[in-house]
Amino acid sequence: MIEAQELTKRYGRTTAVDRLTFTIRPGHVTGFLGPNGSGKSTTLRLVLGLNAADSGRVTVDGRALREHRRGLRHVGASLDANDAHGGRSARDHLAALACSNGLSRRRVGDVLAEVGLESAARRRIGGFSLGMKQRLGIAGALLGDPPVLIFDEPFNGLDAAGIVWIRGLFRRLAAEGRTVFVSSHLLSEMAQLADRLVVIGRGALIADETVEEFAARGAAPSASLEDVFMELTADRLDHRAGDTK
Ligand SMILES: Nc1ncnc2c1ncn2[C@@H]1O[C@H](COP(=O)(O)OP(=O)(O)OP(=O)(O)O)[C@@H](O)[C@H]1O
Repeated sequence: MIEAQELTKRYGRTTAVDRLTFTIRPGHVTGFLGPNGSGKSTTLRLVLGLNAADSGRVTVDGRALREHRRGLRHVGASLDANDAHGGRSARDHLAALACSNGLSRRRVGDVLAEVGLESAARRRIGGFSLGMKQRLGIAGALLGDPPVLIFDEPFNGLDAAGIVWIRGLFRRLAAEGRTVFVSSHLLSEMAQLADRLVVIGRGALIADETVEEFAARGAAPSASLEDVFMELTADRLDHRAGDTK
């Protein structure tokens, strides 16, 4: 379970995350939606302890992440498909990750098979397509077999078969009782994948509810998830995207 309470992060005069309170439950896939620049990536970095909050608190299973000793055994994440060293092979990258986190190297073969990269295991990551890098990022997140999983825009670069695969994988991970928190701007994907949604605009909470509850907010009975999203975020479309990251 991930719980954020009044979480706030500022960059200069920009409030990237604004008193954000939400709960991400185990056994569900929770989609994290918001317009460009609304603070999704910043929030995920706060959850993972990669950035410090200015105020508020976020806990994973009751503790701040830095207080967890089990590291990748407790929380696995893939935030940026391009952050693996391009000169390494997929196998070496995962072996290094396993080694630096005190995990068995035997897991490397398991997760490569899980994400369908066995045949590319010895190839340099620099030559991978974006979809292959996404699969590698997911493999890294699964390495410690953790109960909590966090993915930032994992659908980017995946082809149709990859999207079907990832949907099945995330659903299975949730069915195993894990907490699965997935940011995306692909609303149609979320409609098919997620049980619950956390929606933000300009860093502030708009919704934390089931997909059905969110869909029912539409002004017209036949409103699609996209229609509801546009209605609710219309006055929170962010024009901060040009700010320096
Ligand atoms: N390191 C940083 N320094 C300064 N401003 C930042 C930094 N990181 C993020 N921001 C700003 O904080 C706001 C939220 O950015 P963030 O990347 O979290 O949004 P996002 O919802 O993930 O966006 P997108 O969907 O476009 O990836 C933006 O205005 C962004 O410019």
